Formats: sequence, C-alpha cells, structure tokens
Amino acid sequence: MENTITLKKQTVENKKYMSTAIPEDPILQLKKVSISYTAGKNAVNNVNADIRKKCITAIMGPSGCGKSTLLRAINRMHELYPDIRISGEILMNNRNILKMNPMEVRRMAGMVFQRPNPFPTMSIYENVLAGYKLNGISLPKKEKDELVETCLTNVGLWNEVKDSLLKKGTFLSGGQQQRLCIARALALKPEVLLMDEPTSALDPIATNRIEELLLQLKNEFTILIVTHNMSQAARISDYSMFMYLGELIEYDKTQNMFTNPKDKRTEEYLNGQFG
Ligand SMILES: Nc1ncnc2c1ncn2[C@@H]1O[C@H](COP(=O)(O)OP(=O)(O)OP(=O)(O)O)[C@@H](O)[C@H]1O
Repeated sequence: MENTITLKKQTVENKKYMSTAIPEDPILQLKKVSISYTAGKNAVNNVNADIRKKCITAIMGPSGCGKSTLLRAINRMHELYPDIRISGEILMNNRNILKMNPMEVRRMAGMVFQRPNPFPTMSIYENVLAGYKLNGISLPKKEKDELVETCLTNVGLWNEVKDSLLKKGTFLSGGQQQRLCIARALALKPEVLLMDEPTSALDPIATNRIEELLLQLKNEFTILIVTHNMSQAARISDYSMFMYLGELIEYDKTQNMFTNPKDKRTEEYLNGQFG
C-alpha cells in the first residue's frame, strides 16, 4: 500500500517537471526507455519524452548522466556494445526504430560526433556521398554532383571547397571537417540529426559558424544535440532536457528552463554548482 502511494506521488512529481508546452506533433517519441551496460545498473532510466519536429532540442547534464547513451540508441549505435540491454520504445514517425533494420534507422537518424571524422581515405566529394556507398546505393553521376553541391552549400562549405572536391577531407580545418561531416549526414536526407557535442573540439569562430548553421538547418531538419555548453544550449535550442543519473529530470522550452527551472537539481546545474 505504501509503495503504491510513493509511486503515485513520484508520477505526479515527474509530471510537474515536464512542461505542458512540450510538443503535440512529435517526430520522435521516447517511451519508458531504459538502457544498461551491466545488469542491475541503468545508464538511462525510464526516459519518456516527445521531440518536436524542426526544432533544436538540447540534452544537458553532468558527465556520466546518460546523454550519449540515449543519443546513440536513437540510431541503434548502442548495439555496438555487445552486453547492452534496452527496454521501452523509440518511435520515429510512429515506427518503433528498435524493431527496424538498423541501416534504415541510421539513414533516418544521422549522427555527428564530437571529433570531426571524415573518412581519411576519401575525397571531400566521396565523403559527402559515403552514406550511399555504405548502404550500397549507387546514384547516377549527375545526381551525385547535384547532391554534393547542395549538401556542401547547405553547410556553407561549397564556395570554400568547390575547386578542391577531389582532395582528401582531412586537409580541411577542424571546423570545415565538422561541416563536411554534417554535409555527409544531411546527404541521406535524415528525419533527425543527432549531434554529440559537435563543437567541443572546435575554436570559438568555428563553433559560432556551426551554431549559425544549425539555426538554419532547423528550418528543414529536427536536431537533437548533446552539449556540455550551457550558453550554447541557451543560444540555439528551442527545448532543453536536463538529465541526472540516467533520469530525465526536467524537459521544457529552453527559455523556461533557463529562467525558471522547476527542479532544484536543474537549477544547481544551470548555476554551475555541479557538472
Ligand atoms: N561502453 C560502456 N560500458 C560500460 N558502461 C558505460 C559505457 N559507456 C558508458 N557507460 C556508463 O554509462 C553511464 C552513462 O554514460 P554516458 O557516456 O552515456 O554519459 P554522458 O552523460 O554522455 O557523459 P559525458 O558527458 O561524460 O560524455 C555512465 O555511468 C558510464 O560510465
């Protein structure tokens, strides 16, 4: 009896911190998602959230709170860890991605990592098209040329590299390499762009360019970004999630969370008291 009362109380408490302003038209729905690397210890614990289309949603929280684990699960990269266990549902456009072909999921949810990682043996041109090659999809030359130009234009790189498309991607600066990696992810026309601290290895100027780029890209794409940089979340995200010890503690419009955090732990984190 006591347990039931405690559970009910927790549900009410949890709801209190999930803003009513959270999306009605989600592209992505996390339902009771729990993930563990070792039995009995959840790295992600019972996360429920709807992610709004064509918005930037930031995932924040102290080191080890499960941000990257959650992000990786959204394109089935968690499966690279053999003993990992996942429960719950991750719906993308109402389809449970945990039951789909992983290659199809990765086409729908592109990933950009912390360190720019263009394929070192490929040219700039080939890097943009790498997703097609890996998926065994061949395109006519004209279509490939158009796709490369469009994607590089979308990331503001076309004018900088149009005369050196056959050079290796690794010749570019760090910021240019990261924009190339974003172009590579965009080439597959993903539903969602997942970004794991995409600017943490970049200088402030390159960071600024990527942030401007993300603000443009959200007109067309849904972006979910893990960031340690609170000012970055405040600058570019529409919605913010705060995770702590694997749990989603608070999820709200960024402006609400930064001006009026509901949970003491969110407030302390945003005030720099831990993390
Ligand atoms: N490959 C792994 N094997 C076992 N445990 C892991 C593995 N990767 C992460 N963990 C554990 O899972 C938990 C969540 O880690 P995760 O990397 O998702 O957190 P994070 O919030 O992204 O951290 P950071 O901000 O430092 O990148 C941590 O306790 C971590 O130690």
